[in-house]
Amino acid sequence: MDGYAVRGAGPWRLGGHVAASSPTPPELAEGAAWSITTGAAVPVGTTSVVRDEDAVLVGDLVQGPAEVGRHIRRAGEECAANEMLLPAGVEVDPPVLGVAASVGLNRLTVIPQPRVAAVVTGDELVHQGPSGPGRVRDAIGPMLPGLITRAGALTTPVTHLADDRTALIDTLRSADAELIFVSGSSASGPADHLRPALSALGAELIIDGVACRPGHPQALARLADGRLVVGLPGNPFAALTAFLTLGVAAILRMRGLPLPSLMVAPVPGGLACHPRSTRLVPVRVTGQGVVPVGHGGSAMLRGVAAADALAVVDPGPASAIAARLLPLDPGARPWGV
Ligand SMILES: Nc1nc2c(c(=O)[nH]1)N[C@H]1C(S)=C(S)[C@@H](COP(=O)(O)OP(=O)(O)OC[C@H]3O[C@@H](n4cnc5c(N)ncnc54)[C@H](O)[C@@H]3O)O[C@H]1N2
Ligand code: MOO
Repeated sequence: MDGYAVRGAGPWRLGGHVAASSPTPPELAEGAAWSITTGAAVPVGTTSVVRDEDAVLVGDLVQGPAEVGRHIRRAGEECAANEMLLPAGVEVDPPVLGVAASVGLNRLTVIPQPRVAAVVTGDELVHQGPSGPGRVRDAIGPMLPGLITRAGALTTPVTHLADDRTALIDTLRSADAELIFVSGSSASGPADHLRPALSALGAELIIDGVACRPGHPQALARLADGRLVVGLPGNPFAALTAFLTLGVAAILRMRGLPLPSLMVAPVPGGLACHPRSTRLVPVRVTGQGVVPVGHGGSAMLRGVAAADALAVVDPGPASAIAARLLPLDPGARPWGV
C-alpha cells in the first residue's frame, strides 16, 4: 500500500522514502517510519504499513493504526521454493504466460503450434455479393481462419478450388501443413471429390461419417506421410459443427492437450432427440438452463451466430431435459468438470 512502513508502536519519526524501484532499503530503527509506495520492498525490521488515508503526518511525526504484518506481502506467499507452479502440459495462454514471467522465467519448453491449411471447394461459390441461382456466397471460408487460430493452430490464407479432382489431389499433395481442412466435397455426388482424391493418394480413411446432425458426412483421413485431412460438409452449419468436434479434437491432440470436459445444463423446455444421431443445437445459456435459439438447420448460420453454445442432444426416443454444452469458441479455457 502507498503509506508508511513503520516499526513498533507509534508515533513514528519519518526517516526516508522507499519506492517500488528503490534498491534494498536499509534497516528501520524502532519508532521510525519511511514513506513507501505500493510494491516497494519494505525496509528490514518493518512491522506494519500504515496506509496514506489512515495516517496523520504532523511535522516529521507519523501517527495511525499499525496492525502487525498488515499490508506486507511475504516472500513465497504465492509459491514456496520447489513447489510446482503448474503441471506440465497446460496450454500457454495469457495468464500462464503472465505467471511464467512473474516468477522470472525467460524460456518455456513448448509443443509448437500445428500448421493447418483450409481448402474451400465448390464451383458455385462466390466471394462478393449475394447468393442467387448458380451462385452461393462462400460462408465457410470466412469462418475457418479464425476458428483454426482460436483452436491454437497456425494457418495460411484459405485456398479456393473449383470442384476438380486433379486440383484437389494436387492441393492435398503439396499443402505445407500437418492438418488440412477441405469443405464442400464430403458427400458422394459427382462434384464431391474428397474421398476419390484421398483414395488416389493412398490415404487411410479413419472416420467415414459420424452419427451427428448436422455434419454426418464429415471425414478424417491420414495421408501416407502422416498429414491429416478433415472433410467438412458443405452446408455451413454442418461445416462448423464438424470443425468444432472432429477438427478441434484433431488440433488439440496435435497440441498435446486433452479433450475438454463438457458442462451439463438443464433444458427446461426439452429438446427433441433424434433416434440414432446426436443432435447439435444452437442455444442461449441462461440462469435457468439452455434455450434453443432456432435457425439451426444445417445450411443456416443465423442460429449459431446468435447462440452461446451448442447443446449436445444424445440420441434417444423422446426429448432431452439436460444436455452437454459444446463451446463455440475453440479457444475457451476448458471447465474442469
Ligand atoms: N445423396 C446424398 N446427398 C447428400 C447427403 C447424403 O447423405 N446423400 N448428405 C447431405 C448432407 S447432410 C450434406 S452436409 C451435404 C454435404 O455435401 P458436400 O460436403 O459434398 O458439399 P456440397 O455438396 O458441395 O454442398 C452442400 C451445400 O452446401 C453449400 N456450400 C458448399 N460450400 C459452401 C460454402 N463454402 N459456403 C456456403 N455454402 C456452401 C452448397 O452450395 C450446397 O448447397 O451433402 C448432402 N447431400
Ligand atoms: O451434414 Mo448435413 O449435416 O446435415 O447438412
